[in-house]
Amino acid sequence: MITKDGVWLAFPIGGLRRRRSINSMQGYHVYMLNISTAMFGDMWNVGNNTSLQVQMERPGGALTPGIAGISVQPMQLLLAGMCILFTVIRSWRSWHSAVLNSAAPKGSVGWPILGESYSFLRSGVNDSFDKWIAERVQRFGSTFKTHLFFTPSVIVTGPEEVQILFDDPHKNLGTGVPPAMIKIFGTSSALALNGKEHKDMHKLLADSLLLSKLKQQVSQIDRLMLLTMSTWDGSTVDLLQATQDIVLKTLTLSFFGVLWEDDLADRIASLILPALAGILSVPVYFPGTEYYKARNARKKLNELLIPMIRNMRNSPAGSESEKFPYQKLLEHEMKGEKLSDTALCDVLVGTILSGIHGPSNTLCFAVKYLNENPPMLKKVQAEADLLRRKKEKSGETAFSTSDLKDLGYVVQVFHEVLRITCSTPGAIRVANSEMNVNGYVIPKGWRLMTAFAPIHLNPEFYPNPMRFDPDRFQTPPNPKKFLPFGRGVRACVGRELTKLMVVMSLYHMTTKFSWEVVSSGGNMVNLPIARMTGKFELAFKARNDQKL
Ligand code: HEM
Repeated sequence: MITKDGVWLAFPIGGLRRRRSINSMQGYHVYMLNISTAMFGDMWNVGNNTSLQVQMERPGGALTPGIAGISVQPMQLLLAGMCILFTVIRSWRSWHSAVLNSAAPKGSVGWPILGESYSFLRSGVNDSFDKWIAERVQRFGSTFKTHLFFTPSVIVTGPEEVQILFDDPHKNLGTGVPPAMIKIFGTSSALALNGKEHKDMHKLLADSLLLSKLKQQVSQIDRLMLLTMSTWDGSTVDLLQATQDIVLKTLTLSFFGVLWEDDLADRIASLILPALAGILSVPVYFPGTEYYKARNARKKLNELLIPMIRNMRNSPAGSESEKFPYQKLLEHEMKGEKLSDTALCDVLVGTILSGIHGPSNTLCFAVKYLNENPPMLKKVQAEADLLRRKKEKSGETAFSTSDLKDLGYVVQVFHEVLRITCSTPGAIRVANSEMNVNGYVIPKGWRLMTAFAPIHLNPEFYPNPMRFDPDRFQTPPNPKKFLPFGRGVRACVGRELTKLMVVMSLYHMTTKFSWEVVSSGGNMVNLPIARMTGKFELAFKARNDQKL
């Protein structure tokens, strides 16, 4: 397929097996390769597209038959041909250099040009990403080379090497987020920045999202959750959708101070969700595709939020402790200048987009694992009830951050879910200059990647690793062996907020309801984030001793 963003090839994954999946196209998993931009991550699982058939209409003219039944003009075909040739040559050369490079770690670079991309992606769909990694670790050691999405890559799995990726001691690692995604996150979002600009922005975001700084928003988040849950009694609820809504409104509230009662929250949601869908879709910038809709939604978000940001600049901020994160961002300077309105919009939207999937999927997996382990669910209920009674006695109603201390077992469940699902499968960087890892030379331009599975599912660190066992975390996790939020200079800025949202949701769900599973969520996929492929629906019933 020829699009504004390049030339694309489509191919099905999973041996054309039919799967019940939100990420299927007519029942099959389909992946697209942008062979002209040849960037890692320009390849994604197709989202909810029902059809990828496109037509390119020649202005005022008839349509010319093209590749795979798609109509294109001869000039476009010629350009496409040149792009393909260029990409093939480039990929062949990078693949060949990876084969010959004896200073790089051992490994398999797979097929000429395509490398190991197909088996890598297939493992993500088949919930066997950990096995894909484990096989190679066994053959080549904890640091191995591969060739993915037209780029030579080195995957590091040992704790020491992973640390190099996270700490970037020589300051030569750049963001690995693919350009097509950066167009949605925004070029000034934390995920897209590098060097000092990134360091400053990261610190600012991380500081403003600490729970200690979000105290005034916690009671609002609590009210929002209760309001949403008050409609659940007697209904069947799509848990992912419901929690995504709560998370989205929480993030909007935490950043902008926008209350969910305000219809602005709904307007923001109606644009953020398509933008998010685009991040998980194939980046084909062509009318009708998820990616195209996402880019449009992103433009509209700018139109909606930039005037708001301008107003904020003119409104006086409260005291230091009352400031919302955006007020601190307004004062933030980069290269001696205040951030532009567009850059601010990128930072806010980029952070909200980064934060929607993780907490909602983690909550769904937590409920799923607890359902499968009734004694653990009972333990969670007992702990939550104890806290509820304590709060009733003291006349305190709203949830507060100090309540987390009384929910130790629920926090253990939260940690165990993050470990066993490997919520985010890993992290990616680009070597901006030649570097040395574990005695191997990684050339400039190669990707350095890590996967969390070899650490989170390592029996030496976690005996019987595939067993869901929250008691492993009776003592707090060892930060070198527990990496769901990454570490170091690019560590997740939303980890405390995630913990609050997931633990608070479990508290309210268990103290107020009993439930039965109506649909079980289907299979699990690992890439680009761990999630269920089907609907996870629960029928809720209010507990007799509770009024909603
Ligand atoms: C279960 C929930 C979450 C998980 C597992 C998760 C995981 C991660 C990981 C592994 C990274 C680091 C990636 C790397 O090293 O390249 C990251 C970065 C990031 N996360 Fe999260 N995250 C979660 C929730 C959130 C939330 C709620 C927010 C928003 C408030 C958020 C915002 C971000 C941002 C902005 C970055 C980029 C930080 C930077 O590059 O400086 N995340 N996340």
